[in-house]
Amino acid sequence: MAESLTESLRVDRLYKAFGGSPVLEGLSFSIQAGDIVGIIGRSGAGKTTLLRCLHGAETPDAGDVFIEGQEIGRLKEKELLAVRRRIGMVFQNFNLLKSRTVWGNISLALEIAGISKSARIARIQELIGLVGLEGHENKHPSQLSGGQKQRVGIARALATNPAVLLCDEATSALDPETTSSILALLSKINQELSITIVLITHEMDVIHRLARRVMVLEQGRIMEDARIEHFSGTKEKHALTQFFEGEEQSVLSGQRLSAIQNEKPHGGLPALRVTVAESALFTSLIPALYEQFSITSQVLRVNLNENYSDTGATHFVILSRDDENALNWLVQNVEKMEVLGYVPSGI
Ligand SMILES: Nc1ncnc2c1ncn2[C@@H]1O[C@H](COP(=O)(O)OP(=O)(O)OP(=O)(O)O)[C@@H](O)[C@H]1O
Repeated sequence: MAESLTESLRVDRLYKAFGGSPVLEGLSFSIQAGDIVGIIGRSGAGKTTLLRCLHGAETPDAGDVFIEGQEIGRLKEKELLAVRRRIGMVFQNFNLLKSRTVWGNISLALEIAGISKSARIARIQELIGLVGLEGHENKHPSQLSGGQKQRVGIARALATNPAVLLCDEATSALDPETTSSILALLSKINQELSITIVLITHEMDVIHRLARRVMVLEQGRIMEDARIEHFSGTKEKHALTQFFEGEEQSVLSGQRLSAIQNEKPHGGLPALRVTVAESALFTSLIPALYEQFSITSQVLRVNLNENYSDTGATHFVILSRDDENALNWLVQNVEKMEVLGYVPSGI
């Protein structure tokens, strides 16, 4: 599908804090109509808060959110409701009304929008067909599988013809097979209806399978923002993938950090401290390291520079192979690089 150049949504210096602690630290970005953007980040990075600000469910402390060119903070109640209809939300836990059937849950969004009964019937039938729930119209949520519940959630989100679909961990509660079918449905919706999709997730695999652009959110800041082909280069797992793999990984990271030694054991992997002027820079070098030297880089820790105006960062990284050419290449492309030591392979 040819990409339209119309802007679907834009945020400008979006800032949000809870109890004095900043959660979104002045984010600015724009999303083109028809794009699929994945926002990835660890738990607490601010993903849900960002999505809630985009939907108008959360009021930013500073900064603006524009939906199809309209700044939602300046709209009156009635105008805000109309703009909100242009945004559909899909939730991790589906958020269906237990007391209503599949039909009734989808209908609710249309009832709230004041759509007449005859128009509702036609629209619900259309949506049921689109998400593949024919024959399940009269079932209640308790009679549905997780995947079917999410199909209802998607149909409900699409009911008012939104321009943007915001998906908050839409597949996190689903098994791998069901996840695949929901991702396929979202892809179909994007292609057939030209709907912009913004999905937040902590699963790199979901990003690889659906997103065309990826933003990495870390401590309320965008650490990287790239088209998917420039983000990873291949479908191989690379450091960032591992970085976001959760608890197990952080235990592993801890083990690996404490295993750094001066002497290089046989097959030992180099552990580096890499300082860059811009925090996003190192993660953008990871695909190049892979392409040029077939080396993957595991980022164990990122320390952002304290000074807010300085976006630099220090990364602690383990490379998958000790390669002099790769190390020389890195030295030329970053502010500062030190080999801290080596870790035995296999840890
Ligand atoms: N309503 C609230 N009141 C106070 N603190 C909040 C509120 N909502 C979010 N936070 C805090 O803001 C931070 C970011 O939360 P958010 O839910 O946006 O992160 P997330 O990246 O979506 O995490 P997760 O993947 O765990 O859902 C967290 O420290 C959270 O505790």
